[in-house]
Amino acid sequence: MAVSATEPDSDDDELDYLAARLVNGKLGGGPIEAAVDLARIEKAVREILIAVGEDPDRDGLRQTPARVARAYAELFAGLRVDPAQVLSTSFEANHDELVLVRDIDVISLCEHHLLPFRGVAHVGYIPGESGRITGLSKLARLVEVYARRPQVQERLTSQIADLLMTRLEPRGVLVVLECEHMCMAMRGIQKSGAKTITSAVRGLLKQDAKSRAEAMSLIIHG
Ligand SMILES: Nc1nc2c(ncn2[C@@H]2O[C@H](COP(=O)(O)OP(=O)(O)OP(=O)(O)O)[C@@H](O)[C@H]2O)c(=O)[nH]1
Ligand SMILES: [Zn+2]
Repeated sequence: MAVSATEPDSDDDELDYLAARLVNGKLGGGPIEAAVDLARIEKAVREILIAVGEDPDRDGLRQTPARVARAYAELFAGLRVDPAQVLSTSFEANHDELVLVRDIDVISLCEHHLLPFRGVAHVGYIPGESGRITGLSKLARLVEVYARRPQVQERLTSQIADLLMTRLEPRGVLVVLECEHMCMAMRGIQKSGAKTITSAVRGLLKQDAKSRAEAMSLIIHG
């Protein structure tokens, strides 16, 4: 199955379209890591509804298994995308100081409960010797591809940092995520408002405390 960005006219086309849109609006080609079996999700959701004591055939629920299947396909569309594709374009700019995109909206699903965690990502890097940079939107797209997978916040944070290191070969990378986890708010301990902060620091920004402190202060104070 090829990733295509033409308008969808079947479920399969729609999934490919979503995957392509994650990378960029006009991409074609690229590896698919996992296909989504909509019928199987539908069956499972129907079973869940029965298991919790609901009637899956009542009016309001009849379409729910199919809706949930489509929603999951969208929420996990990142599994169908090779994140490296996001960084396939880069350009020369002879800029050798920090580039930081702050407050990138991030919503993912925790892999333990499949409940959302939501917050912001701050992604910064210091370009490498070649001075190559990438488009600012690509940093947000990278967050999006990794977020649309079953995740833990720590892995989401380090995956973004590691891919930037390998693809852009920058001097250093700093990724900070601040998120609230619905599995801590809606159930279990039921503490809403608690924020989890994770960071992944690589290269110069890890070795040099002064550079790291400068980047952190830009994240904290703007
Ligand atoms: N480190 C980390 N933990 C997470 C993340 N998302 C959810 N969790 C935690 O995963 C843990 C799973 O713990 P378990 O004891 O296996 O599951 P549980 O009985 O549902 O846990 P409680 O939430 O404490 O009721 C919980 O402590 C969650 O808060 C995440 O992104 N990172
Ligand atoms: Zn959870």
